[in-house]
Amino acid sequence: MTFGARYRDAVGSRGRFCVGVDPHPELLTAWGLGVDADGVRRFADICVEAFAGTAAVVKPQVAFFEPFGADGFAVLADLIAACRAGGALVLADAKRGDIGSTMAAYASAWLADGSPLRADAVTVSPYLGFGALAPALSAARAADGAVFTLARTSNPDGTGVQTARVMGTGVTVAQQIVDEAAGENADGSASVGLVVGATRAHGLDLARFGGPILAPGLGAQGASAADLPEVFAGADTRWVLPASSRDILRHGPDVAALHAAVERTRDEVEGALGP
Ligand SMILES: O=c1ccn([C@@H]2O[C@H](COP(=O)(O)O)[C@@H](O)[C@H]2O)c(=O)[nH]1
Repeated sequence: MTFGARYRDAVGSRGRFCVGVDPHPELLTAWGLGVDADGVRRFADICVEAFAGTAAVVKPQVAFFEPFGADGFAVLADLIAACRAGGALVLADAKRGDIGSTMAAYASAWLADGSPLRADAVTVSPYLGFGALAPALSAARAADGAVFTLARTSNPDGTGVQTARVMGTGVTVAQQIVDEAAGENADGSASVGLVVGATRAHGLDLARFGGPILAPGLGAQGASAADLPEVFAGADTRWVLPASSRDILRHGPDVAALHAAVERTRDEVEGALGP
């Protein structure tokens, strides 16, 4: 089953929403946990209980596991496996980007069967050139997984580089990424996704893009479900996947409250985006 088919099944049964697992030190403390590997493990276990059976997509932010070294990666590996076993798709937010030969190694870490960190998809950065992502794209297709490439990020700092015009073409850097990603999805696999923030008008033409569009920025970064129809006007909203981390996680450590926060936000998103 292609990633596109698996994605459509997941959002068809669970709704369009991606919950982030971002064990910020402040959240660990607020949940009464230590800012250490044991604290992160307990945090991850609570998230698995609350999200694995509910959310279509769970997105662990790898950066918050890395400070704990091998122990942090062991927690991340267990979290990924448990969420996948619970029926959620796991998008590892690792934002990897390098020359092609190194991208192949990143892809095998996050997408190859047998890897301890095997997820369904991984975020990548195209700023060493979209072509440098080719080995990761091939690996994603082979694994029925996906890479989600940054295009127009949710933070204001990205605007300068992402809206710069590509020499000799007149299109923006972000639009060129969208167009190259759309070309990769012409086979119908939807194995290339985009990251387009929900926080502002992005100025992109997404009409021909046939793959998932991760839209971070709900809640803590100021976007709301009500903003989505305008921000994603012109896109096929069946592919839009709004995401939130801190605004959900602030309801922890109570599992029922976390679970309810996901359901509430998912219902708001579904109501706003329509069928
Ligand atoms: O453009 C982007 C790409 C990725 N992110 C990541 O999503 C979450 C957002 O967390 P919130 O707590 O909901 O703000 C975080 O892991 C970011 O690294 C993004 O925000 N914007």
